Amino acid sequence: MKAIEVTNLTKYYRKVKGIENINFSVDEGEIFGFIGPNGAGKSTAIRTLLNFIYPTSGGAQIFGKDIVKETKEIREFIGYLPSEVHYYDDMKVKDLLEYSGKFYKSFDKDYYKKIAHSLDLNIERKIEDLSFGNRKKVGIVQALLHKPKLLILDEPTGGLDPLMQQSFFEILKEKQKEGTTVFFSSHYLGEVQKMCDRVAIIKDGSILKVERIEDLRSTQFRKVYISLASDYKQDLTINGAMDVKEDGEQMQFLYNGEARELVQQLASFPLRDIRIEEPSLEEIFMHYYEK
Ligand SMILES: Nc1ncnc2c1ncn2[C@@H]1O[C@H](COP(=O)(O)OP(=O)(O)OP(=O)(O)O)[C@@H](O)[C@H]1O
Repeated sequence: MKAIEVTNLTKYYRKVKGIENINFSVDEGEIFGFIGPNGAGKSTAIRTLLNFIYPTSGGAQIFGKDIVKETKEIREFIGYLPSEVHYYDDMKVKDLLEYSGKFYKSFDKDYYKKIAHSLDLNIERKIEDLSFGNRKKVGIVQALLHKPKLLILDEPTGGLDPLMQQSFFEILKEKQKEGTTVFFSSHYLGEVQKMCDRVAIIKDGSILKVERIEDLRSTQFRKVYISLASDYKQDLTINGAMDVKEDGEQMQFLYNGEARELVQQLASFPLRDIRIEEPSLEEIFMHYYEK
């Protein structure tokens, strides 16, 4: 059974498109990234999965259960971290977390204290005295305290300093070892690259691609830098070159195709220097976004 199975999921806010006909599935136990620029539809997809808003058409199942009809059952085994967390400021962290925990059968006080401790969160403090980053940590503990088998995280690391991000990622990896499935949205490519097994790239409400992180890195994309002899004044066109940038005698581009063909084309130009690198994921993604 899939942890998440999304079929032709569509959400319009009256006439405004949120997401349209999106399809993907997440395997049990995987860490799945959902990446796209602002306004791409990430939060819309997540809020639909959680049944905070209704699909306009299409649907989805979470561990075989329908997101609209069986939302109560689904809530028991999902942990959710919203992109922004709001709390009653007057409460102590401890009281808030214990109150939230009571809604779940599997709540265990020692367990939530352990997570809070690993994130260096003082549960005796009042929420109003916490920094943004510490409030985020409260949200993280809240999402984890009932040992959910699926974690849905909407831009989870915003506001966390790099060390905290590190401990947060360690917790996620630990959870994955225990069999938890993690679905998280982000527009930070670095963290997706570090954490995820697979990633769906979303833009303008549609999924552009679902790929294994490894495969994304090993696509035939190459980043090519060349410098030409200074007396070379003709225009230079290379078949298969994308995102071409020229600066005097220097030129750089992304190349997607056969290495042999690239070398054959380049052989006819007066090259002074050449460097071929693997592009960063960022560059590969930018290419998808620009399409
Ligand atoms: N409540 C709403 N009413 C009307 N339009 C909305 C609403 N929520 C989102 N939208 C629109 O739906 C589209 C997708 O937005 P969404 O918030 O899902 O994107 P996102 O990828 O989560 O972006 P971000 O990274 O900025 O949170 C955008 O065009 C947005 O303006």
